[in-house]
Amino acid sequence: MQQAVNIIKVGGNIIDNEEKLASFLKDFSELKGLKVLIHGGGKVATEISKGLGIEAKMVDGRRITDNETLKIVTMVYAGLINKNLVAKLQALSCNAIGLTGADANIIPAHKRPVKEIDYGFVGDVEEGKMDGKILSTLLQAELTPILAPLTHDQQGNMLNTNADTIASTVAVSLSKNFKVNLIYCFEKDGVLDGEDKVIPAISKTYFAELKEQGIVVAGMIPKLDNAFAAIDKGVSSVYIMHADGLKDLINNDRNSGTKIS
Ligand SMILES: Nc1ncnc2c1ncn2[C@@H]1O[C@H](COP(=O)(O)OP(=O)(O)O)[C@@H](O)[C@H]1O
Ligand SMILES: CC(=O)N[C@@H](CCC(=O)OP(=O)(O)O)C(=O)O
Repeated sequence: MQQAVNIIKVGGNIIDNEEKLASFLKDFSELKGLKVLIHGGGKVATEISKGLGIEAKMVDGRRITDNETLKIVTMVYAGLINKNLVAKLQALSCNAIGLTGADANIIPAHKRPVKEIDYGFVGDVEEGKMDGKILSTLLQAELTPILAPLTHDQQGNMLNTNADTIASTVAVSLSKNFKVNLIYCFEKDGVLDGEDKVIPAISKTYFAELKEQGIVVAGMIPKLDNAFAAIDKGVSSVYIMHADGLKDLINNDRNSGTKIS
């Protein structure tokens, strides 16, 4: 039987809230078995940019990343957030190691080509090029990788890369050798319907309807695109749920969020 790995993504609204983050990290640290944490931090980057007099520009959920913004996101994601998560997890006896997608070339990527929009230093992952060997080695050494949403362009530049996409890419690459569960944790109870009720399971057809009706919007669209891509490419299960539901899902197989079907 294949060994299981839980790939958990945590979004910026949890990271930005001290109490919610502490509770999430406690639950994450207590999860048994192999695990990887991918973090976002878009909200923190936006606040810090604002403090420095740079207004964040988002198009289709992606940050336009000019020279100055690249410096900020590199400092915030690879430095401030990643290293604080590592320190907090170490305090909880979880042997965390913090990395970006550029370290050991874990996540091959390229700069997003300029079409109608120039996103600047934004990375798109190279489809099917991530082999997962480095992460497998770290996992076998009983380390817990903590990945920041950054990649590189093979020419000396860091690239800002959507954290949901990184989570899906990591999950797909590890699914060749492990049974992978991918769990997107955020501040809402799951994917919500028109009456703000959690949708327990969502299909591609239902997703298309909700998008058309304007019920699934903004950041939830790329999140669901990434979730369906993971299922299509061999990931065993994908959930989108409140960070508080993580422990119950993994320990008791109880889903309080949305399962991708
Ligand atoms: N139908 C929906 N159900 C739940 N959240 C939704 C829905 N449509 C849009 N959203 C928005 O999507 C956001 C989650 O996507 P994103 O901003 O990428 O979050 P994160 O990266 O923090 O997980 C939620 O904060 C919510 O505002
Ligand atoms: C290119 C791009 O948009 N990158 C994202 C990376 C952070 C992220 O994805 O954070 P959340 O998961 O908290 O949204 C950004 O800078 O906002």
